[in-house]
Formats: sequence, C-alpha cells, structure tokens
Amino acid sequence: MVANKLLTLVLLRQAPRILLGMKKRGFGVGRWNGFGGKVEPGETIKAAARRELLEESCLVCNDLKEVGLLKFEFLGNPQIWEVHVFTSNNFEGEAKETEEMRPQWFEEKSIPFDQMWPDDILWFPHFLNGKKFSGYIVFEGMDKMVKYDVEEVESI
Ligand SMILES: CSc1nc2ncnc(N)c2[nH]1
Repeated sequence: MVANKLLTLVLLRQAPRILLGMKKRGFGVGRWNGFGGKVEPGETIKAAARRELLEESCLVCNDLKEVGLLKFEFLGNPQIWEVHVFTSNNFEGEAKETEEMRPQWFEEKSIPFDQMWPDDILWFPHFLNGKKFSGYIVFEGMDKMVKYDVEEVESI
C-alpha cells in the first residue's frame, strides 16, 4: 500500500478575478493551473502551499485557508494524489512570471476551462461560491475522467 502523494493547490482571489498560472514546463504544461506542488518532508501542508505560491508566483500569502480536498487516481498508477486546495484574498506583492508559471488574472465569469485540467469544472462552482468541497476523480491519461464524485462539505 503506497502512501498518498501530498500536493497543494493555491487559487488566490481578488473578486471579481482569480489568479491562474500557465504551466510552462513539466506536469500540466500548457494548462492554466492553480499554484502548488509537492509537500516536502517535515513541512506542514499549509507551509508547502505558501512556499510553492511564493516560488511560482513571487506572491507572499500568510492567510491561506484550506477550502478543498481532491483525491486523484490515475489508472495504472497505484499512488493516490491528495491535493489540498487553499485560497485567500489577502496577499502581498505582484504576481510575476517564473520559470514554472506565467500568472494571469481572469474574470471569474470567463475562466478558461477549455485550457485547464478537466476536473476543474467539477469543483470550481463550489469554490467560487465560497463553499468547501471534497472530490475523488479517476483519470485515464491526462485528459479523460473515467469516474468522479465531487460534493460540497461542511468541513475538510
Ligand atoms: C492532477 S489534476 C489537477 N487539477 C488541477 N486543477 C488546477 N490546477 C492544478 N495544478 C491541477 N491538477
């Protein structure tokens, strides 16, 4: 039994806009993503989210709130990806392009779902309504969801 792979995903908001990043290399390249990555040994999940946000966007956020928990299974890979989703509207600095990401603010009513991970359209409605959510999604490859179950929850 392999332990879940712990990952973070940060989506900053400044209503009516949301900050996304165009992934320039590696996993998810060519898609608008949230900011995030792996949790390193010895750091809390929230600290990892703060660190990855800073590394990928140059923004500092000391006010991250966990709003979602998404578990991904990729057919053929026994390791479940456990993605902890955070948000905030209280951060410092200007989003800057890095080697990893090209940040861009989007109006919440025109989110580029066709250039994002397919799962996003399942949980963004809960996220944009300020609700907490939990989901389990099974991918076949990087584009096809073969099974999914996403719901609003009271607590993560
Ligand atoms: C592996 S599934 C996944 N969905 C995502 N949505 C938004 N940003 C990401 N980095 C995402 N990864």
